[in-house]
Amino acid sequence: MTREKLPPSVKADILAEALPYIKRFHGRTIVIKYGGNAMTDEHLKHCFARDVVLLKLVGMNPVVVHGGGPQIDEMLKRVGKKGEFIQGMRITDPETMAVVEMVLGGQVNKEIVNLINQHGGKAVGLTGKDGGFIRAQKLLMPNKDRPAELIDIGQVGDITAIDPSLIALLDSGAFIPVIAPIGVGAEGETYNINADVVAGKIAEVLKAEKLILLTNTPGVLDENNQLLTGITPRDIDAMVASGTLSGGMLPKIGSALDAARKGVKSVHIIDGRVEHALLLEILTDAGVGTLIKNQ
Ligand SMILES: Nc1ncnc2c1ncn2[C@@H]1O[C@H](COP(=O)(O)OP(=O)(O)O)[C@@H](O)[C@H]1O
Ligand SMILES: CC(=O)N[C@@H](CCC(=O)OP(=O)(O)O)C(=O)O
Repeated sequence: MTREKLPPSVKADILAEALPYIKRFHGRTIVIKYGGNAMTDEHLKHCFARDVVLLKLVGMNPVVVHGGGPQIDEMLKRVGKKGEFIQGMRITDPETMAVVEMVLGGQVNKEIVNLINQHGGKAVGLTGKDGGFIRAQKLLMPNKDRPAELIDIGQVGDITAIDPSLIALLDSGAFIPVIAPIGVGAEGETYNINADVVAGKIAEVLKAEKLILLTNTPGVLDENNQLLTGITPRDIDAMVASGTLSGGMLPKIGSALDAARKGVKSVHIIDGRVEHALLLEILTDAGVGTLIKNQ
């Protein structure tokens, strides 16, 4: 049944269902990771922007952290380069870093800011270089097969500190921070950081009520491609060992679990291809996607 055909009493019920959630989350911080894979459809992008504006207008503090992996790949292709990943992390040589900064800090960030503002919000775009608020150092990744061996994958950053004061300042006003996952090192060098990792850390330092990771799957899927509505650290270990969890889902699940363990009250991986997935998750009784449990 389309929304237009719903009887008025049903529409009123749906609106009334939102009230306890609006009360519960009033003044609370909700960190939303908008994955590059979830931002492919024009209509869905507008739905996302409207949802974020609605959350702000009913008194919550949404903070958007975005990715842009597929958009970076597209630009790399145009300059004759191919994106390469190790365990979900992009190998980032200096030329790739320049493309990453241009696509994330420029194109993708400004598009999201513009969309939110078109729908009546006051979005402000930032990278971790602004106010030096995301500090990082070079990430050395343990080799999956020989953990004692560390792999150098170029200018990929490991977060050393996040200063929450800039975001808190924006949040305390009418502004909606929109953050590109780029960090700055002690010598002013630029780092490419996985957006799920940035979102998880920001949720932790802001003591967020919720962390919602919007992606292009219904949530975490088991070996038969069935949606898992909840997942524990033990399930995660088993799924990583069996290879059921792989690629971009590895940093995602790792940072989701970290955030849940470090005090973020609820952490969800949900399907960004579903219209108004954010509103369904935050303002209704309907459970969508996968809830990451901390034990
Ligand atoms: N067990 C799993 N359940 C769901 N997705 C998985 C799983 N293992 C690997 N993936 C992959 O992880 C991808 C999501 O991560 P990623 O491509 O980094 O998306 P995003 O751009 O949203 O961060 C999915 O599209 C899927 O291909
Ligand atoms: C180090 C690393 O892998 N950085 C990511 C940053 C963007 C990102 O995380 O985008 P998604 O959320 O769309 O995957 C990259 O270069 O693709």
